Amino acid sequence: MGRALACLRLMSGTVGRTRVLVLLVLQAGVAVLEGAGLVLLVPVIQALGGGDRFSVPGLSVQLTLPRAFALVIAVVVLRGLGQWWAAVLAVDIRLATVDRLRLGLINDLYGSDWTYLAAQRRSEVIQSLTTNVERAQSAVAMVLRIFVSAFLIVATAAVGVLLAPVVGGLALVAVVVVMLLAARSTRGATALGQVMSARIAGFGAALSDSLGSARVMRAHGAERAWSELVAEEAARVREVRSNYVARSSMVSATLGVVGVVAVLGLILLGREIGLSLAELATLIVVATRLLATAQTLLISAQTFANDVPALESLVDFRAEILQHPELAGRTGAPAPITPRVERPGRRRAVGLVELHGLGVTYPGDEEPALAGIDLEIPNRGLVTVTGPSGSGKSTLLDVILGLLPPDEGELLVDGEPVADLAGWRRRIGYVPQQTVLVPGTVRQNLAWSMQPGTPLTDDRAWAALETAELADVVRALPGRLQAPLQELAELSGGEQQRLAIARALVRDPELLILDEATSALDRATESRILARLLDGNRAVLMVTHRALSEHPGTVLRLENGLSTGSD
Ligand SMILES: Nc1ncnc2c1ncn2[C@@H]1O[C@H](COP(=O)(O)OP(=O)(O)OP(=O)(O)O)[C@@H](O)[C@H]1O
Repeated sequence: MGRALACLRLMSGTVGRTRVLVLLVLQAGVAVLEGAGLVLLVPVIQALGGGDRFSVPGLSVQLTLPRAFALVIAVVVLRGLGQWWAAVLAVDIRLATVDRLRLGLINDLYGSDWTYLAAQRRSEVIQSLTTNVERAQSAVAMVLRIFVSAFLIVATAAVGVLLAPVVGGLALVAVVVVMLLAARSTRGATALGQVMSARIAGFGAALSDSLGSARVMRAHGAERAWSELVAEEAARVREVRSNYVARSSMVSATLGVVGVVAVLGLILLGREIGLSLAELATLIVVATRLLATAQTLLISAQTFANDVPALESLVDFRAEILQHPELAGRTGAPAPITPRVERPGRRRAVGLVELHGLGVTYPGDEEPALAGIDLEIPNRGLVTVTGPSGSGKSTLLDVILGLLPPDEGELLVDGEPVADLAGWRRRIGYVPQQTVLVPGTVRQNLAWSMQPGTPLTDDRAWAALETAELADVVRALPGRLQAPLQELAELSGGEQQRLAIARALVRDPELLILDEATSALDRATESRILARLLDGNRAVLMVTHRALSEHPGTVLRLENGLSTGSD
């Protein structure tokens, strides 16, 4: 019950209390009309035996046949309209609640602290935002259905009481007792739902990890090993699913048997106390309705209990994300792009970026990943960072990108600490070693990194492609800038890297960061592209394992997080 109310509060908080209230009132109204329809069965059944005046339980008036029928039709039409409106509103509330929860969660995740974001297992997040969302929607739908059923039970039982207070009252007590007993079974359904969430996540993660490593899988002939792993995870999901179905079907079948016995008992009781045939027939309809509604309520409660862990895990995930906001300088609203101007009042002639005594130690690590690093990146020209694997190159880039706050020392931009990280990042173009292509055209793949609200002109796109030496490749594609790039398969590794460089260039960055971003290029192509990039319009910071003797600039050598010299 607590969970159902929490779910209702979540809906109210997302789509507004008024809409939820309107829905509940509407559903209560439909239940009342349902009850009225049942009461009107009495004169209708009486009409079977002839006569022209019929009584309605609870009303002192006698109805003629046309009036009784007109009343029945009016009630049925009103009920139908109410049901239609309630159904539309319910779907709207259900979809909006879960969708806003999901989109809010994604938004918060994108804006979360880098270390937290980077530590997320991609496949699990995707799984959580797909399967869990579906189950969360089901939980919300079931909560609404529970309320509908509860209203219907009250309305139907009220009709029973109206017809024969003792019999109707007994029927209501019987339903309440059965429901209370059945409520115990929902606890087991919640526990199974939690297990199911974990197992579905495991299955999704195995599938997504296997597809993510398809090349290695094929190269190593590991298809069988992966299929076995995926099949194992699928079997674990199957096991918990069939457990749940066996359990919930048993509860519902038991209720069916108990219900039929109770209906037969009520009929005997009705006969004993001398109810008329019409009243007795209506009582049977009332009792079977009560039984059917109680069964619907029970199944809804079971499904809700089973699916609600998915909703709770989304809510918990969002709460956890909100505990990891990106700290320094992140502003909600996009900050204005800092214009590229020389500031007259600077303390001294400074470079674009300065690192002074920079130190970073990852949580849980004893040794620092970086210590005592000094570096200046001028407004124009090349800075190269080299060093063996694990020497701290990526950590250094993360600090410059404002992803990791330094534990020691400082990062200055234009001679000042960075107050607005989002604004600083707008001045950077970043090219990672692994290119990420989005499904779409060449143009869409370039425009992806443009500042929001800035359209990508053809001239800018072609200029970036020329600099990255990819213009000829794109010209040869059918549709040129409009050519679709479904998957990475259409472009070679080196072409993908060049597309990623062009993508960073369309931003017109002041600082272009290349993180081993030319590793798939031959030396001559790499050198030519670098010469174009160093055209005096920007600073280039490059992490590389190769010496770039033909391009002058600063070189920072790292080893075990320490600078072993720069020249
Ligand atoms: N998220 C992290 N948590 C804990 N330790 C980390 C984390 N990321 C990196 N490290 C550690 O920090 C050190 C520097 O790693 P970093 O990735 O910066 O090196 P790198 O020079 O970029 O290596 P490579 O050339 O292999 O990419 C390594 O010892 C690494 O194990």
